[in-house]
Amino acid sequence: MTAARRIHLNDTTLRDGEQSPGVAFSVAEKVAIAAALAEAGVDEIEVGTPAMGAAEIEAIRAVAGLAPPVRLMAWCRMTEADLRAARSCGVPFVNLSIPMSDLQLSAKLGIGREEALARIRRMVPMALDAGFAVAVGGEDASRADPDHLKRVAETAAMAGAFRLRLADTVGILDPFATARLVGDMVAASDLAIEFHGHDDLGLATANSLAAVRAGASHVSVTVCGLGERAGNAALEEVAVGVARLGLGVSGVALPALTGLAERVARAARRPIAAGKAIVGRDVFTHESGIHVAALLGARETYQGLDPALIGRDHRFVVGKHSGQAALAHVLAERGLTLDPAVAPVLLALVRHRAEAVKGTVPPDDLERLLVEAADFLDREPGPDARLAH
Ligand SMILES: CC(=O)SCCNC(=O)CCNC(=O)[C@H](O)C(C)(C)COP(=O)(O)OP(=O)(O)OC[C@H]1O[C@@H](n2cnc3c(N)ncnc32)[C@H](O)[C@@H]1OP(=O)(O)O
Ligand SMILES: O=C(O)CCC(=O)C(=O)O
Repeated sequence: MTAARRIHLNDTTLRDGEQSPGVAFSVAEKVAIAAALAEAGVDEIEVGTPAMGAAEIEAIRAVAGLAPPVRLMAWCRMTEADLRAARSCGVPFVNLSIPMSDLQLSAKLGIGREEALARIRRMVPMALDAGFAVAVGGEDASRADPDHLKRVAETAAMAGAFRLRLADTVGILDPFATARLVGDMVAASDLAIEFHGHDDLGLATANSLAAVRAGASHVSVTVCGLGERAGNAALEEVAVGVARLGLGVSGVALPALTGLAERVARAARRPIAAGKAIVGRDVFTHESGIHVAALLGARETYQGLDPALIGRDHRFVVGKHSGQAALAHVLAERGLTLDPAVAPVLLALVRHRAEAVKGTVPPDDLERLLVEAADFLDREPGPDARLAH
């Protein structure tokens, strides 16, 4: 039997995640998030950007002081000044970033491809001499010439880097294009390849999983997909996707994901949407009558992802779309029996109530409506067809 493929997640909640507009973690929050990430089993944490100055360096040092059992990495531009700043952070890994596209090389740095390669040749050994393990961050790789990317990989490997990150910085890839890009680079280079996706088209997770299928050994993620603009690939989606799709083993304890998401959401002041995949409040909650009736008999009928995998369970609520089976189930849980003659009247009352409150009908209210429905039938035996339908 062959061992499952190991997929390494680089969590950049504390770096790219914090680049979300208005998000600013305190040192205590950074330390607590890092501890929770380590506890959950991510392999790497990109802790911050030393070039931001003393306070950021202190925060990175505080995280390093935890000595969590994960690789801690600082994000740097590929410059001597950034590298100097990283030296006082106490982390063993640096990601030295340099644009890959001609557009960014020329518009941001005023240099061409040859100078970019020369910087890699100069800076990677300098960082190695400073005692770091070095990854090269290929910013805007998705808009770069593939031939240049291959020269970058070759140059980075020769210079002693252990990995090349391919960043879809502006979030323009789809899964097919991602698989081509990553597959070509994996075939062309012995360097480990990391994919770093952005969610501008809502495709960051899909692209990251396509990258894994195409051979990427590492994926950048953030909790809840926090990050620049529309964000990054969400840790919880990629970790569960890797497991559910049988792509490999990420090492992440899936039941830890909900608590982690809640912690980061609080610190970021960004509430989790009820329908957010994996960690949203309602993603295992069912209201529709047809679904609930089937689920009560056999969970597989409407279950693509077993909630037990992430330490959750199905929840049934009563609302506008409920059917009689759901009502009977909720009432039975309270020791009440739903008389088949009363059921259509109760259903009509439930729909009316759900529309009026624009929400669900809690069990206490359902019990009250049951009494109303029974009273109605007592007053008018033979249910009113208009009410019942
Ligand atoms: C796609 C990404 O997520 S990249 C990461 C983005 N992260 C951040 O920006 C982190 C937060 N940033 C900051 O705190 C600040 O921008 C700092 C401290 C990094 C730099 O601040 P400043 O010195 O005031 O520069 P400023 O932000 O105005 O401009 C960015 C500079 O970085 C340069 N730069 C950008 N990428 C690179 C690179 N890979 N290598 C070298 N220089 C780079 C730009 O050319 C620009 O240089 P200039 O000041 O000579 O014009
Ligand atoms: O160069 C890198 O390390 C990637 C930076 C980044 O966050 C991005 O390009 O989206």
